[in-house]
Amino acid sequence: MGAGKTTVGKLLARRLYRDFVDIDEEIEKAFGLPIPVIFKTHGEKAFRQKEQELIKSYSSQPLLVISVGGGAFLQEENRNHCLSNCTVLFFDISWDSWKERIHVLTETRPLLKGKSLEEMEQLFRERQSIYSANHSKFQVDRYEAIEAADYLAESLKLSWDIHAPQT
Ligand SMILES: Nc1ncnc2c1ncn2[C@@H]1O[C@H](COP(=O)(O)OP(=O)(O)O)[C@@H](O)[C@H]1O
Ligand SMILES: O=C(O)C1=C[C@@H](OP(=O)(O)O)[C@@H](O)[C@H](O)C1
Ligand SMILES: [Mg+2]
Repeated sequence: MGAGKTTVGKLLARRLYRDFVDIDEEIEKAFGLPIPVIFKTHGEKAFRQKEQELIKSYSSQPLLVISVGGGAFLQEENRNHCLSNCTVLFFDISWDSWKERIHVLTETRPLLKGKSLEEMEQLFRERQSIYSANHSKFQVDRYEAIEAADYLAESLKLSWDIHAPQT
């Protein structure tokens, strides 16, 4: 949550000439409501159901860059869909860097609302093991968003060249 998936994902898609899909944005469109209101009026369960439905649908479509919310991988089914159909990049951010971003996240991330710093750190740390389900880890701390997109685009292109099927 707040590691930069939406911001960098959008820039990365442009560099790769692909369409970008933000699952949170699609959930908001489906409900016609912003995420904090969805959590409040429909509940997290309804949010997670829609999230799963949309991930299942988009992860099986080729040539997209998709950003999934930070809680999506808590559901095994989402992990499996993404890992078997997509290249999964984990945006790894340190607690120290993440702490600096909290003030821009609390209004729009209902799971942070009303939590103390200690509770946020606990949530941050207990989620780390879930994110080991990935194809590639990207340490975001050192990069501005534009640099991150440049770096990822180059890395992906390079790996495609290396792994390109022989014709
Ligand atoms: N590489 C970066 N360096 C500094 N700030 C960033 C970077 N990437 C994103 N941000 C900022 O961090 C906040 C969360 O970014 P966002 O893309 O919404 O993250 P996510 O989709 O992972 O929750 C936004 O305010 C965004 O402008
Ligand atoms: O981590 C989470 O449980 C969530 C992360 C958010 O997405 P970002 O990771 O894009 O902030 C959004 O899906 C929702 O607020 C729940
Ligand atoms: Mg996002």
